[in-house]
Amino acid sequence: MELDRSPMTLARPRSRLASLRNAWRSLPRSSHVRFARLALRASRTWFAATLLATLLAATTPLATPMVTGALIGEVSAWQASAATPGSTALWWAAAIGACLLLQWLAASLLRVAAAALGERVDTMLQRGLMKAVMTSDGIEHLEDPATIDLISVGRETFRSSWGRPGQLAATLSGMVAGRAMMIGASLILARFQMPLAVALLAAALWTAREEKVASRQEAAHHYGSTELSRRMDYLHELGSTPPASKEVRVFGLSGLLLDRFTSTWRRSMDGVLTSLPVRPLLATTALATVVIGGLAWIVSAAVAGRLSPEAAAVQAQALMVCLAGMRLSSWTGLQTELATATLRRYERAAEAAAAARPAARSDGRLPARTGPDDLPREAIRFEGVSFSYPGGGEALRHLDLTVPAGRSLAVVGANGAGKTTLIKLLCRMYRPSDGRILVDGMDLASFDPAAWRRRLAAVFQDSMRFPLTARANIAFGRPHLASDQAGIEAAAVSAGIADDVAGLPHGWDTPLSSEYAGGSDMSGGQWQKIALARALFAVHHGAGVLILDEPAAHLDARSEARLHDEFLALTEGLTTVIISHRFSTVRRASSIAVLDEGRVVEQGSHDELMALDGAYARMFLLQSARFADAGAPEVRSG
Ligand SMILES: Nc1ncnc2c1ncn2[C@@H]1O[C@H](COP(=O)(O)OP(=O)(O)OP(=O)(O)O)[C@@H](O)[C@H]1O
Repeated sequence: MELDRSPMTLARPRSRLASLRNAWRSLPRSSHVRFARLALRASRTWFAATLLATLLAATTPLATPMVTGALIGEVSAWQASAATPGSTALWWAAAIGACLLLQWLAASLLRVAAAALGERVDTMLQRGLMKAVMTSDGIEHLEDPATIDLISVGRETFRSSWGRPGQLAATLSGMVAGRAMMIGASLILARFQMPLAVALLAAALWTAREEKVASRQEAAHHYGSTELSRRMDYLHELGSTPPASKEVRVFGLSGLLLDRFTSTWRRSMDGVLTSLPVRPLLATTALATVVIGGLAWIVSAAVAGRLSPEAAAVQAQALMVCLAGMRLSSWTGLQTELATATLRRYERAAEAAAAARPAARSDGRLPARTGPDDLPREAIRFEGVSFSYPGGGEALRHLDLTVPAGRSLAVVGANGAGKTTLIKLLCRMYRPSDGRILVDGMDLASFDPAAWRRRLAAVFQDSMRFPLTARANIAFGRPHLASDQAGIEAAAVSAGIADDVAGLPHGWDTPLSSEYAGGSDMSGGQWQKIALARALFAVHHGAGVLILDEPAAHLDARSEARLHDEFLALTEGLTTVIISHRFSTVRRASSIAVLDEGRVVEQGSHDELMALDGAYARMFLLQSARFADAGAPEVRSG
């Protein structure tokens, strides 16, 4: 008979399987089940090893009462018959030894396997959080205090030695093994004494439950005070780190900081040990009563001859195993609750971090039509762009601005006029709340952010000071081309930092941080040149849009003059947006836009704006008068 191998018949069972799998996946999950799924994803091998070790840890202690009972039964039989003990006695004694050895092996295997599994889970989660934070579309949500809070809690989770989600591997397996021991021991007891077994199991489960409730409350207190402990950490850091300690000393803030630290500590301690744990105490008393009562009954029954020594030994040991199981599961209670709570917080943090990830990566227009490598070819246009920060007022208001391709545009304006905001929108860190930014007529919002950012090179006001080598700090402009030493050096020469790097103790390999062995920190101006070199390295490798936000803010007079002189050469052919309060640099740009309260109020070349005699001319003349007073001839109109 021909087998029907049509795709339909093969697909049907598969789709049924898939729908079953989907139904299973859509079931609501307790955090323990969610953890088990995470652990399975992190490492199948260690998950299986932990499962096996848990099974062994739960069952091996249950064998001991049975074997001990059998040995005592044998011994009693020899005593009764006055016979010489045979080899069976040795076998039972060896079996007891084997049980103990197995228990020890199971506990060791469980410890190793759970630790390895936990490490893998924590690594996977940390990577997940980092990825969610770094690959989200913009940074808007990262400036939202609630999200910042969640993410920092998510990150701190992995620093604490208590309550890391990965510790659930050890604590849950301990709990499962402990509960299984309690139930198994009660079942053994039930063979001899049903009422005692029921009372023991009920008291043990009640105690375990009360301990769980108490642990949960303790974990809740811990997290209730997390905000306070972070504040304490911050205050402690303020008092002990070099940047802050300068101002702390100069302004005499130490008393204030100490007072705040103490009052925060007191608040964090509120509620600790204020309530007596009555219910756990009652439950433990009930359990102790059952165990002591049970043992007393076993002993008296054995003495009265109503119970054989063998049965007495099995029952007494079963009671002990039940207690050991109880101790094992309650010992892990607080850690389990803490780790479960951190896992929940982690999940919320990861969700918040990923919140800005676009639903669809891109509509494909940027790569499909032109390739990201040559945009813009015409212009970047801000059309009626408005933007407000979360919880803030309008930073940009119906702003219209054109940045011609291959030319430079300087943006000037008073503090808070919206200059940096404009750049952040251009880098797609945020999306306009109204209006559009068009690149050669295409909406920037429709571009793949990563592809667009590959076109950009930027020096931000608060540029990053990576505590890595000088080479890495510049190569980060195009990290995948870090082996291009010639390009790195050319960028350093253009940015005027090459000589400083050559003078470092280990040249290009010197870590730019005095906190590392052989490292050396740099001055504010040197760091700014490093940031410029990083951007120029990106330009060297194809970035066509150069963004400079106050690139001369920390430069000395000579370095600033050099930047002015070389500005045209540096930006030649690039679409450049430069923000500066230094008009000597600004005037060299092809076009200048004056921003006031989030709008462009003037735009034109330096000469056009001077002729207009408006806001730009007033600012320029004010600054040149100051420089003229100081005898600096280069900043003069015309
Ligand atoms: N992250 C933020 N959250 C809330 N408001 C912000 C944020 N950043 C800037 N603002 C506000 O947006 C407005 C524009 O700020 P922006 O940094 O763009 O000004 P700027 O022109 O670059 O100023 P400066 O010359 O001082 O650098 C200001 O009123 C500022 O207070």
